[in-house]
Amino acid sequence: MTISLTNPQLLRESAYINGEWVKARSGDLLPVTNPANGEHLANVPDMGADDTRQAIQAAEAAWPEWRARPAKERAGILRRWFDLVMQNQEDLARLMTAEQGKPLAEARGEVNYGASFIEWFAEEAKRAYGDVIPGHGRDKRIVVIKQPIGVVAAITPWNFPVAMITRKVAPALAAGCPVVVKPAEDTPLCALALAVLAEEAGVPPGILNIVTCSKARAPEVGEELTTNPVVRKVSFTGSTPVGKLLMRQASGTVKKVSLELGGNAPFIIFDDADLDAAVAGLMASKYRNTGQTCVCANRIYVQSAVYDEFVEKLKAAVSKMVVGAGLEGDTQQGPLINAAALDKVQRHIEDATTKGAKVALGGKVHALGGTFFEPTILTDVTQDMLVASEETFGPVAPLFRFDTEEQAIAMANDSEFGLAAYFYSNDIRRIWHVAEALETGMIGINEGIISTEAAPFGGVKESGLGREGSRYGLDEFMELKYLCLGGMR
Ligand SMILES: NC(=O)C1=CN([C@@H]2O[C@H](COP(=O)(O)OP(=O)(O)OC[C@H]3O[C@@H](n4cnc5c(N)ncnc54)[C@H](OP(=O)(O)O)[C@@H]3O)[C@@H](O)[C@H]2O)C=CC1
Ligand SMILES: O=C(O)CCCC(=O)O
Repeated sequence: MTISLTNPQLLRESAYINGEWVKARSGDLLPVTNPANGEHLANVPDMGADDTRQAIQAAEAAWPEWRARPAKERAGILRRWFDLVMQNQEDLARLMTAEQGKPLAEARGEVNYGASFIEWFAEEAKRAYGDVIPGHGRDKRIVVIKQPIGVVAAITPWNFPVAMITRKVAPALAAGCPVVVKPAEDTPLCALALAVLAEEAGVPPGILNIVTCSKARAPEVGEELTTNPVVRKVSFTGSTPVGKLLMRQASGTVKKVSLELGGNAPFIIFDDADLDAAVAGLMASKYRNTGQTCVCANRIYVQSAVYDEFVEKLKAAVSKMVVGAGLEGDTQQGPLINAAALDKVQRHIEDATTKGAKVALGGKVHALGGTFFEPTILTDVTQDMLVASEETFGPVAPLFRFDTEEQAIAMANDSEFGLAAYFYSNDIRRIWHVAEALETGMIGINEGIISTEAAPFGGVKESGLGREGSRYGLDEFMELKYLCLGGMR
């Protein structure tokens, strides 16, 4: 591998099961490449259902000892893991940029963001409080305790190779659960590096397992994770079709399921908004990670009176963006993850322009070639175009026009998705009305970046189930148990 790390121990070409660095039983390997230049970075095991079963068994065997530990002890281990992640921030960021493509500054930011979940849940581990409820009879007492749910399966995407793992694993470990992680085919190296640091922090064998596999084997690994009766909880971030499939599979053994799925976020600019602030917020929301986040603005609704002025301001800002390989100093936008992602972006632009949209900026593969794409602005976009109904997951800002507040709300809610929404306004009546009317789990109001470990992240409608981060995130990995005490007189 040509990427240099201060701590070369972080680069692993083995999976991690029961505290051991192992190959796939089949011996098969999965090559990992750099999306910026196609360079081969490493080979990791291409595991299957039998390897996954072994990881689940290891987790089950390790569970009783882990759950019996006082929360403070688990918290101490998580805190050490957090410290180690931050000490290795630069190496983890370099590894992430190499396998995922995002600019190094964004990768550093993600390591920091990912680590914040470990720190947060190290603190929350000690606060899994129960309840005492007034009894329903003179001699009755009601007590509610929280207990770890059991073995957790975490299936994570490539767009946030560190944060999507820590956002699931940290609360699971804090709650007292063991985890089997299946990272995305494109980004297994960050997952393995996190396991190196977890091991060093004192996470016992079997409590964190990483099963790497190719896209071809993901269905069999996923099936084992969602049908094995030992697994009690499935936590998934990724596309809506795969989320639905996993939910169906998990229903056979009635597992608890958390899903963070597709977004298609509306971003509304009202005529009373501060347009410069709205441009800055949109730039952050739209072009972060080359437009490849589930909370990226996907449909931009601009009130007619300010439409033309907003287009000009946005063009001025977007035309200054620097596209390039993530490891190069001033890069603000890296490549798309793979050829399928590029194809989707091109398909959306072609569909929109065929139906009457205009390309105000960009619109083509970047001069660097490969999966580099020009930051793009489309104008005169309408609700019948694909960009209105599907998540583009790329650097394309489609600008729709609206006249009234009610029209904006109706257009924004005209989607089966409901993850994030954003709007810019300086009218307090409008702020409350629109915030309450939008059908999403999260709303940025005069703000383009909403992600933080302190807030509950999650969606409504087909964007998913459950919440990650915040104090609510711990409950996803716990069961409530009601104790009814009789004869208490
Ligand atoms: N909500 C979000 O955060 C995300 C949304 N997406 C959306 O999904 C689109 C496609 O992206 P993609 O990466 O293909 O998303 P997927 O949903 O296919 O991938 C997410 C994770 O699920 C795994 N997976 C895929 N199929 C199965 C299966 N049958 N059983 C178990 N696990 C499975 C993937 O493994 P593998 O990588 O090996 O295929 C990966 O680890 C994007 O364009 C975007 O619109 C994508 C990523 C994140
Ligand atoms: O895109 C995703 O998969 C969600 C992560 C984005 C974030 O936490 O901001």
